[in-house]
Amino acid sequence: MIPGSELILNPDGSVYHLHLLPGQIANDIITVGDPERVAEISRRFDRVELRVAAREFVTHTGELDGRRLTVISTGIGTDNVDIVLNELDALVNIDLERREVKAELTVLNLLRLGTSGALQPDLPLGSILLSAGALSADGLMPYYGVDGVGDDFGTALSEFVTANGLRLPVDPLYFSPVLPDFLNHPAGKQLPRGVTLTAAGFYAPQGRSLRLPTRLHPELLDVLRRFDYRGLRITNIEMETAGIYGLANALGHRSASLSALLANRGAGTFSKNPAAAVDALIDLGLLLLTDRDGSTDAA
Ligand SMILES: O=P(O)(O)O[C@H]1O[C@H](CO)[C@@H](O)[C@H]1O
Ligand SMILES: O=c1cc[nH]c(=O)[nH]1
Repeated sequence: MIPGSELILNPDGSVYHLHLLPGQIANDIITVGDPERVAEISRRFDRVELRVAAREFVTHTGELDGRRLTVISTGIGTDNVDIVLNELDALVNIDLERREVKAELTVLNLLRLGTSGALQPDLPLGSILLSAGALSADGLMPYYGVDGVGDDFGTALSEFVTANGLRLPVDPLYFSPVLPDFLNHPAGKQLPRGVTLTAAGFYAPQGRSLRLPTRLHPELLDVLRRFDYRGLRITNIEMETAGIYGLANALGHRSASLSALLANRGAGTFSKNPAAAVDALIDLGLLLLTDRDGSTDAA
């Protein structure tokens, strides 16, 4: 039995932070950072059956083209992802009344639709990228005592950075997701793929400096840009994907992260029309989730 201090329920029986009850989420779940993006997505649903808002966690559940979907905001950062993934999992895989893990576990399909900064100059502003893997520079996953999948990538990166006379601020863990089947849709297969670096913050942790200097070496982003391990490059930086991939893997869920690239860190540019880029990202995400007949089996 999971004690009351670990599995915390509100007086109405809902999970502590998300304020959701079992049955209120679909098995296909879109996660976004920005709470306002939730309504931007659900207004495209044919109907919305549930709207719940608690802190940065806004959840809408509804239906599009006969498919039940949930969209939920994580807010910014993997500290919030920790809460969202654990409480979503509890909603389907823990009997909240008996406080026991269910004998039969449910696998969720998690699709992050986020924004990100490109590291590679050949990735145009406004384009969309699928994270084939995520490098954690944020600090969440070491608390879980689960290994990164394909840690070779992290080791090879550390060696490359050291060979270039620099150090990484944290030991990188690498997570490669089990992708939901709907990524086999032709629109998913043709997406550029790369490794996403998940940072602990937006400014210094991503090498940005306004009034305060960053302690990331000025050449580090360039070294990361040049790293290539078995054809995989580090393509972009954001703040949630490694937490989602790491926890989804550990909990047995499937996950994919799509990013609209709003900044180009090499060129020092930012999208002139971020709203259009996010719109295109939402269009693609909803196509993948609903046009399952367009998917094929070959991964
Ligand atoms: O667009 P979202 O999903 O919020 O994602 C990105 O944008 C935020 C920073 O502006 C971070 O959360 C980052 O990961
Ligand atoms: O550069 C960027 C752009 C969006 N989100 C980030 O975290 N970084």
